[in-house]
Amino acid sequence: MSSLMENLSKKEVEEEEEDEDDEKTFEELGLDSRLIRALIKKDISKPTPIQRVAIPLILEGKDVVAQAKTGSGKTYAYLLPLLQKLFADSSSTTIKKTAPNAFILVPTRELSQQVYSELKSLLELCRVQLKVVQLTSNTHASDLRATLAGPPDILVSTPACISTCISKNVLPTKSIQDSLSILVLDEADLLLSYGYEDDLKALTPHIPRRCQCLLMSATLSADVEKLKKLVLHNPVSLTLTEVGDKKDEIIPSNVQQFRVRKFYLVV
Ligand SMILES: Nc1ncnc2c1ncn2[C@@H]1O[C@H](COP(=O)(O)OP(=O)(O)OP(=O)(O)O)[C@@H](O)[C@H]1O
Repeated sequence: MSSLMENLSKKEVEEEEEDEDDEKTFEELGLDSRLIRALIKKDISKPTPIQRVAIPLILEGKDVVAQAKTGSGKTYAYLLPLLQKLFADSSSTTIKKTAPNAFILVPTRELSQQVYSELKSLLELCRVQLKVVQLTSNTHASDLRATLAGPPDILVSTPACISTCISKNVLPTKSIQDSLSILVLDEADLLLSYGYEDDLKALTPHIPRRCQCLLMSATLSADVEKLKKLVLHNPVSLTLTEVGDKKDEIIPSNVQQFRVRKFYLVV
């Protein structure tokens, strides 16, 4: 055995270790068995590279910035651990909450609908009752109070709808401070260019310090950096870049790189 190891160069050993990491299953990432069964029903059996890295970090409670191209599976990378945390909270907490525990902020009504449908479908497959509400610019101002009564566990919304709720005191800031435990900014690269900066600034002073913040983006831009500074606390930043991409050349020399199959992961 030792001679075999001696014959392998350090690089080969590292690649073998990395290949083992590539084979990690959802179970090995620490995912709840109800979520794993739900994924199987959706024909999903193996995590994508961004999911392999982001899910354990989010379950650990870290603030995470994840940048990976469109279609790489970023939605499940945050939805699965978010649901797992809320499953645990809903079975352990006895304190009556006064506002949603999680906000998922997205730039468009279409994305809001997609995320909402995905959440409803996962919850149905898991047979867990968490209340999910979607707010869009179509939600009439007079309906906001009724929609948020309860209150829901998860709110999917554009930043504009949240800031309207704050200004109309439908979402009292004290309630946000008491209840909010996870905040997600999805498609973060579009949030500022779609004109939501003031809406986000209306929310950020009320995000409690203990709230875990996750930022998902297809690209890294000056806007994403700005949002990162505005909302996150000392986050872990993950960047998935395909080997051979020109982007490899701009990876700063002071960041650690891990090869994940045909991707570089920069932490
Ligand atoms: N582990 C997986 N195995 C197979 N398919 C997956 C897996 N995770 C997600 N998918 C599917 O891959 C597709 C793209 O995923 P998703 O929409 O999350 O990508 P994304 O990175 O969020 O893209 P965007 O930047 O557009 O938001 C979806 O249809 C999703 O159901």
